[in-house]
Amino acid sequence: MALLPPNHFLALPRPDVFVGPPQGVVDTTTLAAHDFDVDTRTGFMPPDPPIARLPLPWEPWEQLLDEAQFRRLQLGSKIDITDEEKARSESWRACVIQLPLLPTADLFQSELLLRRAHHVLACNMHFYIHSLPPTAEIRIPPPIAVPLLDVCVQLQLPPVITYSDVVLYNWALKVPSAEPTPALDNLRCLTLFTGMRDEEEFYLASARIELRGVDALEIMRATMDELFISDALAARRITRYLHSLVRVVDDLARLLLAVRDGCDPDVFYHEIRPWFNGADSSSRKWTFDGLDAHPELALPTELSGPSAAQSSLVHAMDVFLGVNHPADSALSSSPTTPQTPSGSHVEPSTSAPDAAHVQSEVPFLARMRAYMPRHHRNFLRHLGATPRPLRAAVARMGDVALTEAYNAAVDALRRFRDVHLRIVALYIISPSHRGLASAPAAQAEAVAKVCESQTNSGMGSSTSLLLGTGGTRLVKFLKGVRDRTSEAAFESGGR
Ligand code: HEM
Repeated sequence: MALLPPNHFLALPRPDVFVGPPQGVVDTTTLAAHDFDVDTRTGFMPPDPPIARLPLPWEPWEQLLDEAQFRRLQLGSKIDITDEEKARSESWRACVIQLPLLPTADLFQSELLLRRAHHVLACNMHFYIHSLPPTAEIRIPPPIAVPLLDVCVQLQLPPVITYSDVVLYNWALKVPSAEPTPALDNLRCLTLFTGMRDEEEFYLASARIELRGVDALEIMRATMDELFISDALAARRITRYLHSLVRVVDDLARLLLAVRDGCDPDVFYHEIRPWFNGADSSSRKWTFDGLDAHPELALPTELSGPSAAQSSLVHAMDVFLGVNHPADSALSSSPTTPQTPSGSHVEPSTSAPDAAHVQSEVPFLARMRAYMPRHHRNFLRHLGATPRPLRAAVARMGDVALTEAYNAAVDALRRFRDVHLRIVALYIISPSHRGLASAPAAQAEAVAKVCESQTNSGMGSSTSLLLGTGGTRLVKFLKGVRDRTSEAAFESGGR
């Protein structure tokens, strides 16, 4: 690759994440950072396939991840785990412990390397934790804990797998293509915990939604341009855009339902989902070892597993349409402390309270923003701060066709959430009931106890807490979000 001349704007040093770029200088942490890292062709997905391997100095991390996948590490909680499988994961974990502490400073120059480092370290950490015997203490060894926390400070992300790790930055093209936008059927994943097609299809369902959602982002941009003018012609154009949005959102719902074609609900629930679990899905505390020697690193408190609730696309549609989610804390779970922008937030010492056991005051959907790439988080903030919000403009203009188009768009988002509820019932509620029905009474009782004592979240993982109550709390939360979506619509005659 030809080197950029030193005065090229992309050759500028990566700005300090806490200070941002100097005044008058564009943020060049990524190609699209000046535009909140939202690409006109791929939306919240990066325009080019993410880096698939870190350079040589960090090869030991990559090798660990290769080995974990190659050895087919099994969940420590697997009921019929064999001695051979236990030995295999034990020897892999011994390799992790023996790994030298690799320096991270040279990663800081590149946002793309940092992203890959977060992906590799967080996946290794989840392999480590979830391959442990179910009663073992969870101590994350320094060779993973220290660099992961270092990288998280730079990225302002929590040290846990996020939606961006498994969806946004976990893809490659199946077949090389010169097309500017990856075709929805030309994607494969880089990292899988189980190596199963079901897992790959689960991530790709979200990736396809992100890519199809690009049209929704374009509609939002065009609408906001028209809102600036807000005359009769603008009202007609916005009406047309909102009808297009209905078609896009209905496509998103179809893509969501299509997850059933490649991902079996029972396989998902019992074999895939447990790998994602965050600290708040467990009664065992996660301890990050090696921090004593690194007082600059703070103990993390945001440790929920990945969730598509971290998809900026759905948040963006809510913000754009003016859907209000004021009291969605029904599902709010563990970690706790009010958010710093980094989300990777910290208590000063090891005597900090066990974060995973403190109830959060921060509403769930708001909390999920801390797990998004920070440029996307800023995009949502920017979108929400528009001086010309759509809903208020529709109310003010009093144009019947526009109001109907707005209501139709809100209704499409409500339908998307209805479909999502069906998917959650199929992939979480039903398998959890089937699992309980076949489990011995003692086991069922234990699960019910765990369920009562904690909440958690995750790409479908939020509900182990909810098993004991038949998923009512999860369903209540999701229905609440859906109902608040409907509430954005105007009653006939306007409101
Ligand atoms: C098999 C597929 C899926 C399952 C089992 C599932 C499960 C869940 C669960 C359990 C929650 C509750 C919060 C949490 O614990 O994370 C949730 C929330 C959410 N999920 Fe999914 N999900 C799936 C696919 C998707 C996809 C593909 C999207 C969109 C890209 C999506 C978007 C959301 C959103 C936006 C929320 C927050 C609630 C809302 O805004 O309606 N989910 N999901």
